[in-house]
Amino acid sequence: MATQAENSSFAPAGQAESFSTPARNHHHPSSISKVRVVLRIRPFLPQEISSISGSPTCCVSLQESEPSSDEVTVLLKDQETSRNECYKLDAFFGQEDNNVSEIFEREVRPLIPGVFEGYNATVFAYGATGSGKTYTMQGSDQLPGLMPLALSSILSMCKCRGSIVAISYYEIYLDKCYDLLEPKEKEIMVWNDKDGQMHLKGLAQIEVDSMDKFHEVFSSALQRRKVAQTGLNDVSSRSHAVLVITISTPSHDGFDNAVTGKLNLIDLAGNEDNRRTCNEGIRLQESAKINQSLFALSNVIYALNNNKPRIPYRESKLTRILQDSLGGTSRALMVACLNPGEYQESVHTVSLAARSRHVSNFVCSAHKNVNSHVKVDMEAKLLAWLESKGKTKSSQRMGLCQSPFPGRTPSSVKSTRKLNTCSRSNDTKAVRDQLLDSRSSPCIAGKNLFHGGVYADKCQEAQTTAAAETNKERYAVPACANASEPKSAIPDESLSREGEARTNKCVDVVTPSPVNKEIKELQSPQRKVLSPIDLNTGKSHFTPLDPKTPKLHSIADGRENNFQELGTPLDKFTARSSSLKSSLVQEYIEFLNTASRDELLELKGIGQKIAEYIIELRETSPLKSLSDLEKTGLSSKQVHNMFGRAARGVLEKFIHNP
Ligand SMILES: Nc1ncnc2c1ncn2[C@@H]1O[C@H](COP(=O)(O)OP(=O)(O)OP(=O)(O)O)[C@@H](O)[C@H]1O
Repeated sequence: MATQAENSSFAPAGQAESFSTPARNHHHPSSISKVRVVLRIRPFLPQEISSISGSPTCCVSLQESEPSSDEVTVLLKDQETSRNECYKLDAFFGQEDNNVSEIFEREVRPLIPGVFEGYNATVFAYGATGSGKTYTMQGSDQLPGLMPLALSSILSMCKCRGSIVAISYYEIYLDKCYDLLEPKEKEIMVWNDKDGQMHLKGLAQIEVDSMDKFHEVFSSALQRRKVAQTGLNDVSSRSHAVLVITISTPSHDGFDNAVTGKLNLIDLAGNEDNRRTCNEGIRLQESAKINQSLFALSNVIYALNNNKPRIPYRESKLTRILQDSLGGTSRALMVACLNPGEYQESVHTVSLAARSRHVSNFVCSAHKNVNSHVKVDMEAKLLAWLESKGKTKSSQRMGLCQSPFPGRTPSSVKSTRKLNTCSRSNDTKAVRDQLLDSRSSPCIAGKNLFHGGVYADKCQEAQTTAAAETNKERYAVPACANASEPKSAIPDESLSREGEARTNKCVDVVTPSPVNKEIKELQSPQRKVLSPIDLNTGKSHFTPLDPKTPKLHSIADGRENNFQELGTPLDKFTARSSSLKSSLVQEYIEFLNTASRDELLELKGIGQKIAEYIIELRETSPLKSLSDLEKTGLSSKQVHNMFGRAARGVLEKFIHNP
């Protein structure tokens, strides 16, 4: 067994010390550094079929596109809520039995000749836990995955070219690199030389000349990879595993001047929604690192595909190591893997994949322009809501909102946008007028969230509707949850986007004095029981599924519609507090979407790095919910903590400046 530093037979003179291939001066036949992003849907597993009555429906489908188009449009549809989203990607591989070999033929095989010519290439399987990444890369005994298929193809090409092939196999666990072929106690150090080439000090390389040899070496290395049972996958990978196939092809004077190229085949660890796992302790740490490094990878691909002057390779160990194999003259392919039964998870994977490819997602539903951006979707929802509900009051509220967050007030941005929205139709002219009126009307401005009569009622009505729509998903107890535990959970904001959009406009009015009163109450000893937000953790204690949750009546019912009917003062307070939380969440998101870098930094809980992440993220896809922040690699808990800190800062301000 040779190591990278010692072995020169695979890395000829001039490249002997370099595991990587030096950048070439000449141009690759197609020297565009774009990363292709393709989608692979795994079939339903037998247990998934038997656990569902009737045959399960796949949440992803391919939309018809122009025959000449070099991209595909996929539709993700949630069967239960009929929410849907469309994304554009480079190719789609459906649930067919052996879509892996098709991916190999169409996407991976074409990369191989370039590696023989000295260009690097990288293929990675990306997706949520249990979506079939390992299956795609390794395959099964009957159906080989991309790793054995690639090696087999390379070995057969070696025969006529006289090339030598060596493999290395390492994992990146908790942002540290470990050799899987020749385990060492210490991590493998990464360094780059003066020419910018990456080196993995001491990483083993083993020459392979047959598939038998490969299986022998590889199968024992596989056993060493860190896996764990997570509640979502029995054998869940906790690290990114990288198989490097290095090809050295002799030149006319033999191996002294051999041409070396390498193919990285990467089985990424799965991104995880920690609300669905039993993760805690080390599992939670792993998960946070995994999510962070996946976001860093997505940032690198995004920057490459958009010809950004700075490629953020240094944001994670993985991207740092891959620096010589992503971008420049290298070619890369991302295979985004999906579990056909998981809508929310699929949206997360595909949106990040599409973001990497830099194709903004767009919403296609009957009443919207297919090419419109998500923002338009939000406006359309607001407009529809305005039209269907009492225009006057709710629109007055919209015009009055005041952001509790510092710096430029996002609400002012929002108000302008909403005015434009309203002015689109004659039907909504009245709304616009009232909006304008309301701005100069102090008595209307005096109505507030908690004592606002019809306004508060509207708000509650919208919230009740939204909660009813999303309850099912939001409060689903994870498979691993203890049945005896109370069914309170952190509300999944992403699942309540529509609810937030509707709710948002009627919870904006926050006038200082009555709110102060409520805030003081929030800080009372009962707070832990009552408040929908735990001010320390940002987590919600609000439990709408609880039969004791106050029932709210709509104004349309003609019944008295305020908090008087809600039962005990405790019930009333709980219901009112939930409005405050919605309001703060919405304002927070608006703020994150519109604030400058410096303004972001003013907010408690946001540092330089997170501010940069947020700015990069919102460039392609404005944040719609708190859970969108998880795309930056933050865990759900970190996001809620971050929001909690900002909210606490705002509340403290109210308290100290009544
Ligand atoms: N094409 C397929 N045909 C049959 N079974 C499949 C297929 N793809 C995936 N599976 C099965 O789905 C399950 C999950 O797949 P796999 O372990 O590859 O997911 P993963 O994305 O690597 O998960 P993790 O990130 O947790 O490691 C496994 O039992 C695997 O055998």
